[in-house]
Amino acid sequence: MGVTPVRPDQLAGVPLGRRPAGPIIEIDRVSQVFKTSSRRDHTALFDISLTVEEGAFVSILGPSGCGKSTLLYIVGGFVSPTGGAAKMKGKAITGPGPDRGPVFQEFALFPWKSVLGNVMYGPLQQGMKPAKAEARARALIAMVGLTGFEKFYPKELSGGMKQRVALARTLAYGPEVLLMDEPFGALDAHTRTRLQNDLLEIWERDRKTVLFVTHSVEEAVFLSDKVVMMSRSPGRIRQVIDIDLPRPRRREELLLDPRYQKYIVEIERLFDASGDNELPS
Ligand SMILES: Nc1ncnc2c1ncn2[C@@H]1O[C@H](COP(=O)(O)OP(=O)(O)OP(=O)(O)O)[C@@H](O)[C@H]1O
Repeated sequence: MGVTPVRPDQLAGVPLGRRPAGPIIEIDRVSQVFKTSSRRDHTALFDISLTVEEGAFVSILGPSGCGKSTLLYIVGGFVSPTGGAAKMKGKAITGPGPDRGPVFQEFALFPWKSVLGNVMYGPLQQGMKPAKAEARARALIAMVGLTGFEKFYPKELSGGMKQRVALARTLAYGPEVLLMDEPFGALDAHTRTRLQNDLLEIWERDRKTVLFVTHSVEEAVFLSDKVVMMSRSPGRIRQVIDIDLPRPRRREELLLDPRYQKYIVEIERLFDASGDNELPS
């Protein structure tokens, strides 16, 4: 993904409110070798280089075990790569930070806190006054469509609602980049479609950079500006595909758009050739 740096003098004429694109995440020749108990060293990622532009929605797609989550964990600062480096705004990533918000299944909601308590947690941790944190949390809860559920506890919510709370909780920290690891993978098809629509609507409002891991070609094409297709054994980038479809995107319109269908067919072909049937090394 090539990025052209923007000089201040090039900004004249850029409409107000639109940020110029520039790299926000740079992954430079990253490799990850895991030591495992049952086998010898396992190369989960090999020589991965990728630049993500600020405000872009980028999906990482690939067969099971190709290292998608590992790559996201490296950008999140939860795993430090055994080779190469990852940078956020030009600075080496050395650990997690509030600038990168994870929406991972592993980071479950606090079961002992209500929806409001879960979403307020981040701002309170960051030292925000309770009244302000509550107002922020309520606004985010409304944004993810859960007004009226503020007092509910996670066990009283459906899977889709929990995902919405998880998204609001992460957004409450005010991250510049959202890291989403198959956030809709466990949901039924209908809920998944609804959440995809909602996520796009939220994203189209404030255009945070999103790195989104998925197994679904259709989901990746529908949401993304770019799809990073990986292959495995070891995990590499096979191809980066620009999704040149107009925004805002409406599913009903896209389903009738031959360009959308063409992206899906082409990427499915790539997927089939990316080693889903190979045994891991
Ligand atoms: N902590 C670890 N120790 C050892 N091996 C690991 C570790 N984490 C991941 N792996 C291995 O690295 C490879 C990539 O794993 P990863 O979870 O990143 O893949 P993935 O593409 O996200 O898979 P999936 O789509 O099934 O979630 C797998 O073979 C996995 O077994």
